[in-house]
Amino acid sequence: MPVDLDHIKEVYAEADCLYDDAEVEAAIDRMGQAITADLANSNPLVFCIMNGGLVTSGKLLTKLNFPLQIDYIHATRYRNETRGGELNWLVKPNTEMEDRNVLIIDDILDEGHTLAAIVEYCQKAGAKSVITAVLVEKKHDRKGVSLDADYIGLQIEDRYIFGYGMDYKGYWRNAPGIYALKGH
Ligand SMILES: O=P(O)(O)OC[C@H]1O[C@H](OP(=O)(O)OP(=O)(O)O)[C@H](O)[C@@H]1O
Ligand SMILES: Nc1nc2[nH]cnc2c(=O)[nH]1
Repeated sequence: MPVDLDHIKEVYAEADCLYDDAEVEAAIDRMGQAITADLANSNPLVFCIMNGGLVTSGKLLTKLNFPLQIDYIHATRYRNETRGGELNWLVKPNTEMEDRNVLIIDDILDEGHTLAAIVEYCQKAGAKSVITAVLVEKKHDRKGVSLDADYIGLQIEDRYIFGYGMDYKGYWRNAPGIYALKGH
């Protein structure tokens, strides 16, 4: 179905800004400091979870000023929709993780299925430790699994959000703040 760009623009114009650019940057700074304090001597292998984790990973990685390696995983459960389904693995990890300290970076922990499946995959692949960092955690009682991220930038109310890597119908991952859809 063709995308109605007027609708896409209207969604952004009408959305509520929950956290502006400066607030998100400050949260990423705090995450960077905490991760540096804990992992600076652990030679971590860092996985960006595409697509949503792209912006958080890019910004956070420049704050991690110590030796580490980077790879990515591409898994999607929402497929540009506002409701999640089955987890679809598009690209599995390529770097050997046996005996490595693995750091997973994603944009959002919502129902938790995505992160839980990725953590389990890394554990089965022999990672020595699997540590998780998410920019936002959404608060609600619909968690599919009980999983807390080790590092959380911001808490978000139970609304569909976009910006900083998170999409609305594939758009606005580039929005410079965290926005909630009007009425959702
Ligand atoms: O906690 P959950 O309910 O499992 O949802 C969280 C996941 O949903 C989003 O990915 P999505 O499937 O939308 O793919 P995308 O990263 O390409 O947007 C987000 O990037 C997380 O990976
Ligand atoms: N863009 C976006 N992706 C999600 N994946 C899980 N929850 C959300 C959300 O609120 N917004």
